[in-house]
Amino acid sequence: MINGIRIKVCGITSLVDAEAAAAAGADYLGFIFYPKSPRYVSMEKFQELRASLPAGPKKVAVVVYTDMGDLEKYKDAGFDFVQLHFPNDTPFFEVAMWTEIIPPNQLWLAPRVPPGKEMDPAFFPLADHVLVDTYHDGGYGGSGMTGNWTEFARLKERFTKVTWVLAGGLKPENIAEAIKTSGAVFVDVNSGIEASPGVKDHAKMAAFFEAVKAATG
Ligand SMILES: O=C(O)c1ccccc1N[C@@H]1O[C@H](COP(=O)(O)O)[C@@H](O)[C@H]1O
Repeated sequence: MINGIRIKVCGITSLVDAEAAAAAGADYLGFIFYPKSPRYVSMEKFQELRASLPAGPKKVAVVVYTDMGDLEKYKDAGFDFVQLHFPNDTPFFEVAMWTEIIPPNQLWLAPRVPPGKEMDPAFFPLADHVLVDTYHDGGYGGSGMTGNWTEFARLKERFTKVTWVLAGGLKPENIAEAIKTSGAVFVDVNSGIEASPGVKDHAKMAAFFEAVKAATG
């Protein structure tokens, strides 16, 4: 945690990146189990990494609705949290069913909300964390596109029981403005600190953490 800001570094695919993120001060490491992602890690790959991963940061499994598989396997694999990306119009009962496997205190909901629509507040009691990512036509996340930081601030002010996580296009150059405009105290960085998809740029990573420090110190 840096000056009250919690940071998740997402899209970890290697030990060297996990160690660099932990050394920089990451509170959470995200592993993406979506086969269409350039940051995809298989469960076998994660199991290979697992024993050597730095102990400090919490581990988050990032899963997409279309490829949820057996949710229980993420619990069994030792993840602290599961971040679920899903369409905003998913029926309530379906999301409620997921909580029978992953309880609300371990579940991060990441509804995919198209332009002109609002995030459905009916989901909020089902998870302690809600991640606000930028909508894009092509997929579920990792677009590098920034979202509506003012709308994030509005949600955070209105629904105070939720722990709000800001994601989408965050990078060293915009994180100060993002925190100021959104009021976020929990941010998720992914493609904005990469050398290439799935490979972190350690200088950009350090610059991101420095920028958070400078913006909040
Ligand atoms: O990064 C991906 O490829 C990805 C694929 C499917 C679901 C989520 C994914 N990433 C998540 O997207 C956000 C924002 O990423 P970015 O900063 O815009 O690159 C991040 O939370 C990742 O968890």
